[in-house]
Parts: sequence; C-alpha cells; structure tokens
Amino acid sequence: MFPESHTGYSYEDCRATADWLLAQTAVRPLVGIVCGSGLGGLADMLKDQVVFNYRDIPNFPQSTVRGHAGQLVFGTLKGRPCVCMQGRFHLYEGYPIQKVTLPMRIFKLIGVETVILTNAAGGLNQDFKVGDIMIIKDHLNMPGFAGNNPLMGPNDERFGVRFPCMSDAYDRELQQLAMDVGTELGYGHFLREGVYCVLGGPSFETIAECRMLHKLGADAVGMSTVHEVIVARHCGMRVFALSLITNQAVMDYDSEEKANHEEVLETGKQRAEQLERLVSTMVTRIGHNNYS
Ligand SMILES: O=P(O)(O)O[C@@H]1C[C@H](O)[C@@H](CO)O1
Ligand SMILES: Nc1nc2[nH]cnc2c(=O)[nH]1
Repeated sequence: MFPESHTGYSYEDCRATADWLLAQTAVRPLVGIVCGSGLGGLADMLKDQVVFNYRDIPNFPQSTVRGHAGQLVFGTLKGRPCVCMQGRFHLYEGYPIQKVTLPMRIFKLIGVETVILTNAAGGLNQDFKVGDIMIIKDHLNMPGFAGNNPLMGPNDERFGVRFPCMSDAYDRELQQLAMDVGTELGYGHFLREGVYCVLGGPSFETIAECRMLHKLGADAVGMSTVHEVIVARHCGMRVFALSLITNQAVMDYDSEEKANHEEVLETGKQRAEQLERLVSTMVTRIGHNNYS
C-alpha cells in the first residue's frame, strides 16, 4: 500500500491552517507559486515578505530535499499579492499523496485563484537541450495509473466534484501568455512546450524506462507537480506549470551521462534569472475572477 493512504486532511483541518496563516499576515494573495528543485529564488523576488517556516505552520509537512528551503513566503511581486512555496513535498520523501498536495487546498482557502508551478525535469524530447524551459501543456500521471491519486478516498464537495475533468488541466490562455512574454523577453530560443510525465522517484530512470516514456508521448520526466495540479484543478484554481530541463534523460546504452541531483541544482542556478523574470512578468499580466 501507499504510505498512510486515504488519511487526508479534512476540510476543517485545511480551514484551520488557512485561518492561522490569514491571522498572521495582511497579504491576500491571488497568485500562488510553487518553486521546483533549485528554483527557490523565485520567492526571493517578493517584496515586503512575511515568511513562515513550514515547521511552524499547523498541519504542514517538512521539506527534506536539498534545494527546497521549506518556507512559505507571502509578499508582493511588482505590486501583486502572492504566496510562494520555497520548497515542495514529494512522494519519495515518504509522505502520503494527500500530504504532498495539502498546500494546494490551503492556497484555495486563503483566496488564491491562479497557481504557477515549476519543476526540474529530465528532457526526453530529443530536440530539447539542458536549460530549456518547457511550458507544460499536458501530463502523464504514472502513480495515478497505479491507483495513487491525491483524490482517492472520500470526496468533500466543498473542495470539488467527485470526478474532475483533467483535459483542461493546464490553462491555455496562460500557456499563450507565457509564450508571448517569453518571446518579448528574447527567450524564444529556449522556450518549448510539451507533456510532463510524473514518476514516484527517488531513483532516476533506466534507459529502457526513458525510451518507453518517450514512446508514450512524454517530453520531460520528473517527480512532482502532477499531484498538485490535480488537487488545484479539483478545487477550481487556474493552473500554469513549467519544467526547467535540467538534464537530458539517458536514452542510449553508449552514453556516459548519469542523471544526478547536483546537475539538477546547477542548471537551476544558471537559468534562475530568466525563469524569475518570465514568471514575474506573467504575474503582472494575469487577470483575475473573469480571467481577463
Ligand atoms: O521538485 P522538483 O520536481 O523540481 O524536483 C525534481 C525531482 C526531484 O525532487 C529532484 C531530482 O533532482 O528534482
Ligand atoms: N524523474 C526525474 N526527475 C528529474 N528531475 C530532474 N531531472 C530528472 C530526471 O531526469 N528524472
């Protein structure tokens, strides 16, 4: 079985965490950002910060992975109120999937309307290069195929419907906005779009697995994001996600390449500035409520 599966937090637990946060800060964020491995610098862009260590937030899990600081940062990004997870949770850390995705429900209950998720991923598409930024247009949920979906268990209609649609998971207007902003900033040569595949990790893929995932239609492979997207969509938030291609997935038995977390963090450092500018410019142009 999966760790403590079906022991999700109740609506009241989530409400209590959200109310605790709202009582400590006057910031009322409309945009929630999740920083991927090595991409925590996004949170440093926020002005007038109110910072919470995950260990101090009721019900919150702890970050255990290098490159995930473990702080929830409230503030403004070019005048727009935002909240940023500087560090996320992964299945391989041993957390049940409902705990991995808990912050999405907290986002919803504090008033977030749009979620921007980032991750580090291995490139399967042979046209991709290390340092490319891939706008996620769709996903393959491998743990979901095995029955590990964050919505397993009783459904609370106060969050969303029993059977949420996922064919529109990634907001098309926001994908277009990212393309437009990226092009304006001169990032066109490293901006891509594609399908992200999530696996449980923590081991990186074998050569045969990479070949299989590529044949199945995945352009990039990683260990996060999809679970958060499912929960965010279930409770009606608008979602945009991108992958930084931090390494090329090894597809060839003659290759000497070996995936490793150091390379992942290093590529994050090298692209941090552009990624931050892309996301912050997008945030200034996102409309709310009527999705203008
Ligand atoms: O949180 P993300 O998806 O960015 O982290 C990726 C997947 C693993 O946690 C780690 C592997 O280097 O990076
Ligand atoms: N599963 C997986 N996750 C990653 N995160 C960053 N690079 C990779 C990769 O190659 N595979």
